[in-house]
Amino acid sequence: MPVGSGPGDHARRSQETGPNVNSEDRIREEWHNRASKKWPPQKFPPGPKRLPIIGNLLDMPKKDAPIEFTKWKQEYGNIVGLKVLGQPIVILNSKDAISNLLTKRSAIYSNRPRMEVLNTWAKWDWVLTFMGSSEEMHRQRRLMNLCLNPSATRTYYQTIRNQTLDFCQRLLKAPERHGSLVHWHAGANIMMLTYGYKMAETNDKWVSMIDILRDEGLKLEAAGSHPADVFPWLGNLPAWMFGSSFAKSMARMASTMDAILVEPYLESVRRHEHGLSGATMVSKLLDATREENGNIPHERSIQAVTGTTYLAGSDTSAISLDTFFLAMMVYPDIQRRAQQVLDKYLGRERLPQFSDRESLPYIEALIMEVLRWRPASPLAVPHQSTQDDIYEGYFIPAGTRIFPNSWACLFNEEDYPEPLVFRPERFMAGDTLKKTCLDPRDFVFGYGRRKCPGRHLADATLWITVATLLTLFTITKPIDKNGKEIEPDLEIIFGPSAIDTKPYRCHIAARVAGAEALLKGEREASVVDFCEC
Ligand code: HEM
Repeated sequence: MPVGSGPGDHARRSQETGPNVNSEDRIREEWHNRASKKWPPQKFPPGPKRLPIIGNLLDMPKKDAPIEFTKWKQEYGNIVGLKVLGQPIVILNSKDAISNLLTKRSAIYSNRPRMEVLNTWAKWDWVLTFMGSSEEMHRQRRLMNLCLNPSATRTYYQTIRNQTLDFCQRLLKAPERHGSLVHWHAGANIMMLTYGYKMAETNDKWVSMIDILRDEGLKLEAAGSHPADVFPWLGNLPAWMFGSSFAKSMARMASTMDAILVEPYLESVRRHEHGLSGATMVSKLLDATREENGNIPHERSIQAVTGTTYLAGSDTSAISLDTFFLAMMVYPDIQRRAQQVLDKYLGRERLPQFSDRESLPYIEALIMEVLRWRPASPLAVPHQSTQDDIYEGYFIPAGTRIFPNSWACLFNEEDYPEPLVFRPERFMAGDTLKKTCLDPRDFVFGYGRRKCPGRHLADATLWITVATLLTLFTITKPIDKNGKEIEPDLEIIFGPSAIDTKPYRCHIAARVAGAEALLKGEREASVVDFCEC
């Protein structure tokens, strides 16, 4: 493509000649520019034509938003601007735009849109994910970093591996339950690391509470779509003004959220005080923050940080594991290559340890491809700007809602040729990892000051789980009663913040002789560092 004729240039020209911006908006912007002495006039980024009052309300995709936003890239460029009922929205469709704004200018792009309904009435205002840029947000990020930074994560390795061995033992006994076991493993691992709590596979008391939140949340449809999320002043009204069932639902969410933050924390503190817990996140935070007189300052923040890990980390981790199972069924040659690499290194005599990681570059490439091929949160979580800004000649007003389109980056042909194909080899140069590959982990875990604090833990869990599963099992498509393979449905369901997978079945068979004894032996040899109660 000749220099100067890329899609962004087309979009800029369109903006200059005006086909995409209606004249009323243009006059209003010009008036705003003159009134605020911004001259020469600053242009809002180009985007679909706006209607009076509602603006782009009807243009917002009802489904498959990341894919629709990526299509807009062809028409409007890497920075797409919309206004919905006066709320400015900017979609960032390239790695440079995302990095230049959300990372390099993170001081002004790290706020979150306020979710009036969740924050005000459902009392989710302690949950970091939805918290605006504030002292409390910085405190919680610091606490998260204290117990989830790379070296803190290494102290959990033993426990993560034990959890993975337990998962594989259950899978070996009941492969048909693999769907629910994947979710159990993702959640149980986090609950064990956070609180030292052993989560039950069914009817677990804490998971039932989280299910209440989820069910009540689903009744709200998409978070952010309630009138109070559009007109925040409505948040000053009592919840019953929106109907008694809404008020009851809000009260139920608020009390459940409070119990989720407080009760498992108190149980964990009791275990810690009796010397019954090992290196949990709770114990790390208590030990690191306790003052000489025994006081724990900001205890509520510690409760909130630990109470958020399951909410933020279990579904996203389960999605990545589901992606692994789907990919292995659909790409058997890749599964075979990974198994050969593992067999050559481990000799089929033992199971992987974290210390093997650096010696297994193909498994590393496979992990990167799992995260790229079906990114769990393809639009991350929306950021919001706190100051007027100008980028590439475009004016981005304070309060703009920013959607980083990770999907557009991870499915960009130039960086990842044939992006729809699952191909770990794209990260390999012969038998080693490419030195200069664009690591999908730089996208899938979000950006700047709001980047996922659980990313090292998520990455470590995914690695040991995938390496152990491939060593022990072969995953294939199930066979129907006529002897034909059942193809999995690869359709992605795009939710408001994360993707979902269509229900699928797979056939899981042990591939090493004495898998049960091997698992049992390695599990028994591993130090049990928690009171498993
Ligand atoms: C494969 C698994 C995971 C993926 C793909 C993932 C992805 C993400 C993404 C995209 C964000 C939004 C970042 C942004 O706004 O720019 C995020 C935020 C967050 N994640 Fe994760 N995550 C995963 C696992 C975890 C785990 C295991 C934990 C905790 C132990 C966790 C805790 C959080 C928290 C607390 C936030 C909110 C951060 C904030 O708003 O400042 N995540 N994650």
